[in-house]
Amino acid sequence: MFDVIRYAGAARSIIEAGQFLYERGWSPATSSNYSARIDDDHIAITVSGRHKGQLAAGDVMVVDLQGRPVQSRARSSAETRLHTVLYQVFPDVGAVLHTHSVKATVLSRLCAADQPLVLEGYELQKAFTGIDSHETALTVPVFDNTQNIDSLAQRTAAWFRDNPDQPGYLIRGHGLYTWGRTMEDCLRHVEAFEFLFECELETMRVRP
Ligand SMILES: CSC[C@@H](O)[C@@H](O)C(=O)COP(=O)(O)O
Ligand SMILES: [Zn+2]
Repeated sequence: MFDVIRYAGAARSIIEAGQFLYERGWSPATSSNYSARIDDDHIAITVSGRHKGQLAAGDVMVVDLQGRPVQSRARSSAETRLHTVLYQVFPDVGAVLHTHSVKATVLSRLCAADQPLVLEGYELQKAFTGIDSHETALTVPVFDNTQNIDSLAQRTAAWFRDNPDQPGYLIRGHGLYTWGRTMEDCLRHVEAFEFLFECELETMRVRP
């Protein structure tokens, strides 16, 4: 079982994240899903199909790290396994956010097949936990979109087991996944990615 007080804190962080991300335009309509760790075996995660700018307590539920609902009859996010594999691969991860911004969506469609997006030379890269220089290259893999979430979850888990220092990934034509030790870290990572995606798109526009 899980601690109810810890669940309440996790749910509150998810609801507040939804308000911020919706207001920034990075989680339109019912897109996106968010989670926060409760303990070694449980996470709080958004219920599938809910409007992320208007989340309330009933829109967040608990699943175990196999993605099975715990004390809930609701259906968790269709992309639950994309969250749970990250908590399994990274025991120190406390929050995972998936967003659907215009910039992440467009940039992911412009990336060549089988080529990661490499972010290098930007001072703002230091907003990511553990990065202390603009000279450190960030490699953001771009996975092809699919409705087979289990297979995508396995592919992302394998990639990040081999590349544990990279802070996120794109799904082509779909959106961004990123994570952090805390929800605050994770929100900062979303914001940093959005800035860097805009820089990349602007660079392509002026220097095609
Ligand atoms: C509104 S379409 C987006 C969904 O297909 C999905 O990608 C998504 O991000 C939200 O799914 P959900 O099941 O609500 O977590
Ligand atoms: Zn999505």
